[in-house]
Amino acid sequence: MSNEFDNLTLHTDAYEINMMQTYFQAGLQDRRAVFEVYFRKMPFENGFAIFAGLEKVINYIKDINFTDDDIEFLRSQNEYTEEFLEYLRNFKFTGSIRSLVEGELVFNNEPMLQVEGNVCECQLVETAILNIVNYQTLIATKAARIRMAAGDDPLLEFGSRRAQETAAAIWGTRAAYIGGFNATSNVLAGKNFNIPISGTHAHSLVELFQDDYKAFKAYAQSHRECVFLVDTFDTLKSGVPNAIKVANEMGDKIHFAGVRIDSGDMAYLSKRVREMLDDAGYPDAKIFASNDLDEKTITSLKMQDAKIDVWGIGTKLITAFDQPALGAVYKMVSVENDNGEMVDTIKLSNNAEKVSTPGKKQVWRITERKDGKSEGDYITLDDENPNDEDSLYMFHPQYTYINKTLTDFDARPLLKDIYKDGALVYEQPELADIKQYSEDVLSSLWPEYKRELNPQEYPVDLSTKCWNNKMSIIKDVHDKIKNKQDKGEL
Ligand SMILES: Nc1ncnc2c1ncn2[C@@H]1O[C@H](COP(=O)(O)OP(=O)(O)OP(=O)(O)O)[C@@H](O)[C@H]1O
Ligand SMILES: O=P(O)(O)OC[C@H]1O[C@H](OP(=O)(O)OP(=O)(O)O)[C@H](O)[C@@H]1O
Ligand SMILES: O=C(O)c1cccnc1
Repeated sequence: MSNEFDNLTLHTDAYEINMMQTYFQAGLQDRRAVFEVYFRKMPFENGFAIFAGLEKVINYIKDINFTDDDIEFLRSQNEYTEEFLEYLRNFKFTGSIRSLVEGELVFNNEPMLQVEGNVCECQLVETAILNIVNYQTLIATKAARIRMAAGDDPLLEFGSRRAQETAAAIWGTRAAYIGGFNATSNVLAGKNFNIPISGTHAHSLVELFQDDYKAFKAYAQSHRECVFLVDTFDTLKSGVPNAIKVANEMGDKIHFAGVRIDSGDMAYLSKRVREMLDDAGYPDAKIFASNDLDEKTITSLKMQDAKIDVWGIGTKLITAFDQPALGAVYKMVSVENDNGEMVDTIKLSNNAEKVSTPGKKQVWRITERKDGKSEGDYITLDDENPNDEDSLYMFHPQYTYINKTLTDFDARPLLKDIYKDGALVYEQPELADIKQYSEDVLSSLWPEYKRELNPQEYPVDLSTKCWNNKMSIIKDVHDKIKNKQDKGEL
């Protein structure tokens, strides 16, 4: 894709550039820092989320570059000094990024992406990274929920007309594919990402011919693969009989793949349509359904024994209708001090949920060797390796009396090197492999975490060292404030 907004360097909040200027003026622009991305609440109250967005993040980072136009625009704000603008002119991303791979399972309160570099570059990329990862992870997760409701039925992504603008349609489609969809109606997404494309026809075809028989016949004369939209003048009395009539007349000249129902009571209609197709000798013709569907309506329709084979899903998927934003945040966890040492940092809040976990970390997926199922995620400081331990003590970071000790386990590090010192060191897998990976990791999750309603909370624990580090930093901060208060400085 190429358009005037291709380069996303200025796709950042002004406050990031404002802070960069402050760091620059204070001579701190080369200070090292580590930031981590995580969300606090599971989207859709789901038991898991599916990470997506890395491909676009990689492209974005690669292209970071302030053009002459960009510099001119910033200059026109009368906010930035000439020295700082000159610094931006030569600016490149020189830092390191570690990230989950796309399709990976991710849970609340664990780092999904980590940026290490000088404070300026770390600060600049916050907005775009959150924008990309929040949206794509949300849609991949919504798609996975719909996939679970649909079982093995084909799922078609129909959302482009309702997506929040074009980039969301295209990248949302890719995320939906990772999360379990089989094809898309969006031709550009098909071309860009090699996603199978699929399409039936709209009511306008019937309106043009003013007659469903004539419309279906004309379509059949111009296409081999035929799915007729049968909720026309009357689904059971006109649409389906005319679809069958055309299929009979065309015989082997077409592949009568099925019919699509786009309104009415889909349970009742699909059962009657199934009988009509079977009676006419088309047991293999599929029934497609579309119209504001999502995981809830699919589950309900399945409970009603609806005879729907293929689901077309648009609005509620691509807009993440029931939760339109994922709240991943980007927090500094470590920074270089005046002595050139890295010190862990914390964001404190009166709201316990908002207190960050200090230190550069790694996330490990812990599986029991006997069944290969995930026992939980274990967050360590970067210099720890749970595989060096004979037994692993896992405890709930808030309710520490909830704990278990594992002896026969495997620990898999989830944050992979993507950029190292400005160089891309990660080769993105093919999209089909990402999709397959997502399906595989999901099958290693106990069903208790996968149910749509009130899933069990998946354990995301801190190592003892990481937990102690957090507690001692919280204590230090409190002690410092108390000291100042005692001295009357506050
Ligand atoms: N048997 C059913 N059980 C549960 N939900 C259903 C059933 N049949 C249809 N639905 C869903 O109910 C909602 C309303 O369907 P309806 O056909 O009345 O839609 P509509 O929006 O009024 O129609 P149109 O799109 O033609 O304006 C849709 O989301 C549809 O998918
Ligand atoms: O319902 P969604 O999940 O978003 O799926 C996409 C919808 O787009 C088309 O409808 P169209 O734009 O023609 O509108 P209409 O069906 O509401 O008339 C199609 O017939 C689906 O109903
Ligand atoms: O191909 C279809 O049937 C389709 C595509 C987009 C939106 N609604 C339906």
